[in-house]
Amino acid sequence: MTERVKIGPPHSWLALVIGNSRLHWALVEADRLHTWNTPHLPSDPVSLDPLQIHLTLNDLLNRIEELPIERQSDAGPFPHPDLPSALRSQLPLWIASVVPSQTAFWQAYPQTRLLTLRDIPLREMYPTLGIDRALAVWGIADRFGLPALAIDAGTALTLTGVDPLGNLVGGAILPGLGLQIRSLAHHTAALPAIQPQFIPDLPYWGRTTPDSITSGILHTLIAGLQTFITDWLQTYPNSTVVLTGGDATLLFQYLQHHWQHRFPELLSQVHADENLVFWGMRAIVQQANSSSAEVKA
Ligand SMILES: Nc1ncnc2c1ncn2[C@@H]1O[C@H](COP(=O)(O)OP(=O)(O)OP(=O)(O)O)[C@@H](O)[C@H]1O
Ligand SMILES: CC(C)(CO)[C@@H](O)C(=O)NCCC(=O)O
Ligand SMILES: [K+]
Repeated sequence: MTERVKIGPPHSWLALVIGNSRLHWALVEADRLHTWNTPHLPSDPVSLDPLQIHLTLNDLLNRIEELPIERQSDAGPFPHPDLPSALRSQLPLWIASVVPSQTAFWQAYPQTRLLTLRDIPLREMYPTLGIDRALAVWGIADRFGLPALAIDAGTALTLTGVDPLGNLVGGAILPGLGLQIRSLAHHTAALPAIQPQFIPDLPYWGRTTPDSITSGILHTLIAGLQTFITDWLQTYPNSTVVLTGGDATLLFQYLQHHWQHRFPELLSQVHADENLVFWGMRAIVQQANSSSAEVKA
């Protein structure tokens, strides 16, 4: 077997965000991110106690090579074939997980570090706050400063707000776009699981079943986001607001279309960035690396 070329300068590392639908990966090299997604690991082997099954690094790598990889459109020429070589080159793997059953497996890799709420320098967090929410809002803090409102349109749609002093103000959790669609399809006889798509001037009053579902879910989401963002900006007028997560691009398209004439000022304060959680992780990992370098010096 030929040895693959090692990738990345010495300060590269891997980020793994374990969400409720899938795994989000990034190879972090200074200011560059290469991102991709993979499905969750199958549940049975993962639920075994890793101490009992003593997973070696090679087992881990073989498993990764078997996983189907779904590339993000902007992922560049990498990184699917390079993930195993990245791990073989002993890159640190930093994990943030909101799915405990998917976490243990990766901790068998000796270079794994698991981020917890204690690593996030926000104040007034409550103990069950999702680490993905804390990291997303910290990603805004790092890139744009505070105050900040993160809107993560993933499996769940979350809003998470932090004040100018770094105190968590609070937020909201609701079923995400895909979950809303699937719950209608699963719990009714007649409703199909629609593919959400951008429909310019989406009518309120649908005249087909798919149009009615699209209207109901999207118009309600858009109106809800307007209410939440407006309320946030009344208290924190200078806040940056950033949409992230699997449905961020589609939702942002709808917000732009619906708000560009009606609420241009509101719209001007809202951004979209698929990598918010990774930016938050990068800020924390850089901080951790520089303080461990200080300790060594
Ligand atoms: N290729 C894809 N596979 C799965 N979901 C996708 C895909 N492309 C877009 N989505 C959308 O992304 C949403 C899931 O978002 P994301 O992938 O951020 O979830 P997650 O990682 O499980 O998030 P969470 O942090 O909420 O657990 C779904 O509602 C779906 O509509
Ligand atoms: C809300 C989700 C599922 C979003 O991924 C995650 O952040 C989570 O499990 N949060 C825990 C509950 C909370 O944040 O209050
Ligand atoms: K649950």
